[in-house]
Amino acid sequence: MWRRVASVSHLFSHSKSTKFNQGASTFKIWETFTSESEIPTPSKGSPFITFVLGGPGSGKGTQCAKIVEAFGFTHVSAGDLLRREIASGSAYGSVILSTIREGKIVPSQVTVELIQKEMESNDNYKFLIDGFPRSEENRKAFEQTIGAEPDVVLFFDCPEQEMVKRVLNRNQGRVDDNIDTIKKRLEIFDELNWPVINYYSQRGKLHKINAVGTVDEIFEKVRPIFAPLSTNFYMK
Ligand SMILES: Nc1ncnc2c1ncn2[C@@H]1O[C@H](COP(=O)(O)OP(=O)(O)O)[C@@H](O)[C@H]1O
Ligand SMILES: Nc1ccn([C@@H]2O[C@H](COP(=O)(O)OP(=O)(O)O)[C@@H](O)[C@H]2O)c(=O)n1
Ligand SMILES: [Mg+2]
Repeated sequence: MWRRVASVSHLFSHSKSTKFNQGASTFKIWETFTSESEIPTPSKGSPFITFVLGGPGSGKGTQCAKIVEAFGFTHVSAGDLLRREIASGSAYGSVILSTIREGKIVPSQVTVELIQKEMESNDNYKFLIDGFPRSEENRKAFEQTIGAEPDVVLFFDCPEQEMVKRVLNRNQGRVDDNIDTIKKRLEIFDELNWPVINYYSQRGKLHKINAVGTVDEIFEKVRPIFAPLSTNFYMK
């Protein structure tokens, strides 16, 4: 059985629910979402959370490494946490492994608990949560358990053909980097991730980035999103 996780809302002294409600009033229609979202002013004492979305192979992990280097975020990759859980021989390991092999989504309680532990054990307050939320269920579980909303949501938009090519060339020995699993992952992405993307678009938090080009070209589209952080006293 998956066990319930305790709330860590005490960690986050400034609840973001008020801001979230205000955000809903700045509704934007689906077709118009772009990179127009404004970065919120960070306040001392609350974490600055960025969700990083995109299909398999869209370049999330690669761009996260660049953001870490340039802006001092802590990179929390949901997939890496799940793979670490498998490697640790945890009781959930075999279930996580078969879920990943089938390209399906691991129950949210498990993933959120791993993310929560990682955030709690880190002194930094700027987090990139990579590969999460992958479904509305993931999103709601984070909101309820962590009691926080993302400040920024990045979405790396990449054609399927390019994603498949990149994943098949990734060469990291992953059990899900094969054509059969990729097809399933792309189907699941289409079915479950779009509602999440739409949700954040409507709240004016989504930054959609064309993920075709060189790594550096794409990072030059990402950089301006975080540039205001460099000039903010608390984020240094
Ligand atoms: N802009 C890019 N152009 C070509 N290959 C890329 C680019 N960005 C990342 N890659 C490569 O594609 C593969 C998938 O990238 P990765 O960052 O792991 O994506 P994701 O985390 O979204 O699955 C990796 O082998 C990576 O080196
Ligand atoms: N929020 C998440 C993230 C990953 N996963 C699982 O972990 C796999 C690998 O995720 P990942 O983020 O490392 O994959 P990439 O998009 O980086 O290729 C996914 O296909 C899911 O099976 C999940 O269940 N829930
Ligand atoms: Mg990745």
